[in-house]
Amino acid sequence: MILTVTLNPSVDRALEVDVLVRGEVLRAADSHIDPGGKGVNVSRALLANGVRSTAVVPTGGAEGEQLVDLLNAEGVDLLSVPIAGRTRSNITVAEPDGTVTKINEAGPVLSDAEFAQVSKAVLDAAAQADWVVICGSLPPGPGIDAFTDLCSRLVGAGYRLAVDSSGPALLAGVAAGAALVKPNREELAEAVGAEPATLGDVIEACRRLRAAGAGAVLASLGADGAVLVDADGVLAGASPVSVPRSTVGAGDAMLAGFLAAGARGAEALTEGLAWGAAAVSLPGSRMPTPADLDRTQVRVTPDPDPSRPLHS
Ligand SMILES: Nc1ncnc2c1ncn2[C@@H]1O[C@H](COP(=O)(O)OP(=O)(O)O)[C@@H](O)[C@H]1O
Ligand SMILES: O=P(O)(O)OC[C@H]1O[C@](O)(COP(=O)(O)O)[C@@H](O)[C@@H]1O
Repeated sequence: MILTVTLNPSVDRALEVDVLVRGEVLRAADSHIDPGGKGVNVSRALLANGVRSTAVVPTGGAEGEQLVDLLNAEGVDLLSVPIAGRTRSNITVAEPDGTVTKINEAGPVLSDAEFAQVSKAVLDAAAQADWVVICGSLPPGPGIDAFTDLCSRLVGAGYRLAVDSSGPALLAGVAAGAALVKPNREELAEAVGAEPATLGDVIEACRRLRAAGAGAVLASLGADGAVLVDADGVLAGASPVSVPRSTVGAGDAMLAGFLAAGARGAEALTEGLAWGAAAVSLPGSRMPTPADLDRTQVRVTPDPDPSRPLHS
């Protein structure tokens, strides 16, 4: 079982428009409502592919009830911790050329007592989990010290921890010794203070995160694919998508595929890239099912050319 933790989940509303024009009344050609938040998406993707998972989510207010209803309707196994605040709604505007504009709310404040309840739910359930996967932004309220403490307790208890977050939360996961971190290109750049221009820059940045404590670094690079740096060495790969529809949740699907396939080596990276590419071809933050996956398009190579420039 893979335990996902989304400290700041959401109800995601995606609107498809021909062109996004500021200051105009736009008519949406299509719209979708999906349960949202990065760990929630990892659980949805795992479920859609027959991998057991439980999602821990703090929920509150009408949107919190809606989120629980949406997740129950999909059949996601939930550990919902009630909070006083209102679960956020995040908006995505998708254009036909694949351009995605997102507006994410800050989310409800999580009090110290509520964060302690979420932490307890995570630590209690972790004993049954192959991985504990903490994903997404931190809500207002718990400081970075509380988050660091949760990561350290999980690692200290011997659980395999994966962290997919940004800024201080990503660095906290690294410093706590997470077995895996999954930054995207921007998160990696922020973590090392340098914008990568080539595959070699990405590999170097991943090595720095490993030196700072992370066991493995899976850097997702949008259309440029992904790089895996772990104790076994370096792998890079990509999977072309002819008609990108929505990149929302692509990183979450990628991480889910990688974990589902054992989180190690070319096979896991191939699976992650296949799930990520499939998510990009689907509307909103819809997660791929086995029928959506095409592993034949994925190319993974060991020791890639470090001078290769990044495009996306
Ligand atoms: N335009 C694209 N074309 C092909 N694959 C993509 C594209 N955008 C994303 N992906 C796939 O989804 C994965 C995650 O995307 P990325 O944007 O890096 O992550 P995040 O969603 O976390 O920001 C990538 O590693 C890649 O496999
Ligand atoms: O916690 P954050 O960083 O605000 O992100 C939350 C958003 O991320 C998502 O999980 C999508 O993730 P990505 O598009 O970054 O892969 C949405 O479902 C959600 O609205």
